[in-house]
Amino acid sequence: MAETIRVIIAGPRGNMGKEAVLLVNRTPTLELVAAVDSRNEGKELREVEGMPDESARVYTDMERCLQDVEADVLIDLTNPEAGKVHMDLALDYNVRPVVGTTGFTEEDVKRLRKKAEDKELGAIIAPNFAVGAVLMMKFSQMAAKYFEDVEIIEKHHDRKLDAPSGTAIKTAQLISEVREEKKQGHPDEKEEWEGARGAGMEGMHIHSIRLPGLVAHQEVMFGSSGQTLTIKHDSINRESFMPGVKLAVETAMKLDTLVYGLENIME
Ligand SMILES: NC(=O)C1=CN([C@@H]2O[C@H](COP(=O)(O)OP(=O)(O)OC[C@H]3O[C@@H](n4cnc5c(N)ncnc54)[C@H](O)[C@@H]3O)[C@@H](O)[C@H]2O)C=CC1
Ligand SMILES: O=C(O)C1=N[C@H](C(=O)O)C[C@H](O)C1
Repeated sequence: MAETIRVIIAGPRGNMGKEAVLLVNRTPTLELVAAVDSRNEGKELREVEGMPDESARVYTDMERCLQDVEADVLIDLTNPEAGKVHMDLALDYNVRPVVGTTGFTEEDVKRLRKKAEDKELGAIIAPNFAVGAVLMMKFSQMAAKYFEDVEIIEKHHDRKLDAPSGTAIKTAQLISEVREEKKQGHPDEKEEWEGARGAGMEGMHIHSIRLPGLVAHQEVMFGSSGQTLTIKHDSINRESFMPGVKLAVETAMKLDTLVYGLENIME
């Protein structure tokens, strides 16, 4: 039988954290040893409203949690500020971080990869854990070899803090690996209203839509003479991310470096 992986979850009451708690709760090879929340210090998780029957203790201070608890993996699903601090602390305490929290810059990833490698610890930052979203990004990278004009349209619920989404940034990064920089649109194009053409990366455009009712959706739209190609993915609930979270937790145990993007660990 596979050995049990001891897990801490940061952000257990959030949209994603709640699903991650349920994932660990129903997976016999994973054990929840603590949760780090912005409140509920000292409670057992099961005493917190909406949480399943888990006796893991809740901490409001990540460092104290890491000092008190023997853990293998930290799953972080909080916000960019907290996520960065938590990831650093996890590596300090030899706990492997699996981070779904978005808002990490390329510099953050570089610095944290060096730290993980110095400590010979596995670490994963995955802007999107949904297998379909990873395929959408990979298919977009394939299409970008043949279409140099591309617009990325990402749509999320209106509680989202960061824009563009981590997925949109990762998509643009993957496309930029195969696409020459190109200014798109008319050479004399002018934004009459600031922001009308979205954010930019190497001439690509990224548009961020925020509306109640949405979960997480992205379209990558390519165009060339006489044709367009749209590659689209929709997450209609947060359960869609959980197989990817499980894969990342299991894989982090076997790595000794930081991997950025689930596509790098999917077979
Ligand atoms: N990689 C992926 O597949 C996905 C990533 N995300 C990302 O995950 C993050 C969380 O998303 P949601 O669950 O929708 O957000 P949310 O706002 O529903 O949940 C965040 C939770 O973190 C908690 N929190 C904030 N600061 C904290 C701290 N210092 N210590 C402990 N807990 C803290 C909040 O109390 C809240 O319960 C975001 O960065 C989002 O972009 C979201 C969905 C999928
Ligand atoms: O905040 C969200 O909800 C999501 N965030 C991630 C992102 O920024 O790409 C992943 C997914 O799109 C949901």
